[in-house]
Amino acid sequence: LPPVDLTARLADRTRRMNASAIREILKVTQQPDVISFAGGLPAPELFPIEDVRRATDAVLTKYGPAALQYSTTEGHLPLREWIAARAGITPANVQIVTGSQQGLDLLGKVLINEGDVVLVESPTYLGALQSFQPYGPRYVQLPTDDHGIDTDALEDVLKAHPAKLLYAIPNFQNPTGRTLSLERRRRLLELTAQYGVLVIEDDPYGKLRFRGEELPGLYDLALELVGGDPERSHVIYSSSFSKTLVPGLRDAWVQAARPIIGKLVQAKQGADLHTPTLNQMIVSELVHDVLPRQIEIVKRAYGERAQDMVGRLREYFPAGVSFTTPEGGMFLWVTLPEGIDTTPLLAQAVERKVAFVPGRPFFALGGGENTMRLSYSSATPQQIDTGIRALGETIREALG
Ligand SMILES: Cc1ncc(COP(=O)(O)O)c(CN[C@@H](CCCC(=O)O)C(=O)O)c1O
Repeated sequence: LPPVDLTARLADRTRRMNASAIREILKVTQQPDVISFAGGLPAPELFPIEDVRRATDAVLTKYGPAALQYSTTEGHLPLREWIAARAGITPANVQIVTGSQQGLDLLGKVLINEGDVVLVESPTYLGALQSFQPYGPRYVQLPTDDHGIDTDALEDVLKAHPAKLLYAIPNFQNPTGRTLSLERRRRLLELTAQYGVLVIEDDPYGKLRFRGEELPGLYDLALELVGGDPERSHVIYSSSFSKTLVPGLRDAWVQAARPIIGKLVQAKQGADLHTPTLNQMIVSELVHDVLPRQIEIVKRAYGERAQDMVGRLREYFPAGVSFTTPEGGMFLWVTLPEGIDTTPLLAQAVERKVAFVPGRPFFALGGGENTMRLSYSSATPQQIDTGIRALGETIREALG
C-alpha cells in the first residue's frame, strides 16, 4: 500500500497547536545536576505523603469498590459541597476538573468561537494560550504594570474591540508574580460588566500569600455586585489543589453560573468522562484538616525562598536588570536590557547547570525577548545561591 501522508490527515486546527515551553524545558531540567527555576513545581519535600497514605486507606475503607468505579462527570459531591460552602454558592455551580489546565481547555471549547476577541494580560500564563489557541481566538494584549492590568488601557481596548472573554490571574500572576490592586479589580469588573465581557479568573495561587494583605477575588467581588446570586455573575472562577496540596492528583475546579457549568459537563463527558474517582475522594478527605495546615507550611517555605532569591538577584545580577518582588505564589519575572534574547541564553545557562523559562512564550502576540520567568518554589537555599550566581554570570557574559 502507498504510505499515507499522515501529517496531511491532521485536522486544520492542529496547525494552531504548539508545544508548552514549560513542558519541553522540564525534559531538559530532568538532568540531576541542573538547578531548575523553570517549572512551577511545588516543593516535593513538603508533600504530605503520610496524610495521603492515610486518606487513601480511609477512602478505600469507607467507599470500597465505589472508590475505583466510574463516577459522575460533575465530580464527587462531598468535595463540590465543601468548595461551594466556602464560596457561598451551590454545588450546581461547581465542576471538578482534571487539573485547572483541563478547566482552561474546556472553557476554551465552550466559550470561544473562531475569531472571538480574547483579552489577555501581557505577559500571561502560556498554558492558557495553549488551551485557547485551537479554538481560534483573536488575542488582544492588555498592558500590565506593578499593580497588574492597566484598567485605563482596558477601557480603551473595550471601546475599540467588542470582546468575548478576559482571562486574568489576579493573585501572584503567572509569569510575573504581580497582584492586581483592589481598585483595579473593582474597575475591571465594572468595565467588563458594562461591555458584556465574561471574565475567567484563574487563581491557583490565591491561598499562597506570604506578604501583605489578602484581597477579595474577582469572583467574590462580582458576587457582591449581584446580591450573592451566582447565576448573575459574569466571572468564571478556576482554582486547583495542585499548589496547596499536590499536583499529581490532578484535582481542580471551576465555579460558574449553571448554563456554563452545564456545557462544561457536556464538554468534559467528551474529554475524560470524569476526574479520577479515587483522587477526588482522597482530596475530599484532605481538605478538612490537612489542607489548612499544608497551606501554612507551603506559604512559609515559599516566602523564605522568594526572599532568598530576591536577595541573591540583588547580589549576583548585573546592573540594568530589573525583577518583580512577589507577595505570594511561586514566580518572579526578570527583565534584561533590550537586545538580549533569553531564548538562546537558556542554552548557555544550561551549560552552567541552571534553567529558567524564557519570557517570549508568555506573550500572546510576541515581544518579551529580553524577559525570563524564575520559579523559587522547589529550590533549596543552596540551589538558589548557586543557580542565581551561575545565571548572573551567564547574563554578564551575554551583556559582554
Ligand atoms: C495560572 C495557572 N493556571 C493553571 C495552571 C495549571 O495547574 P493545574 O492543572 O491545576 O495543575 C497553572 C500551573 N502552571 C505551572 C505548572 C505547569 C507545570 C507543567 O507544565 O509541568 C507553571 O506555569 O509552571 C498556572 O500557573
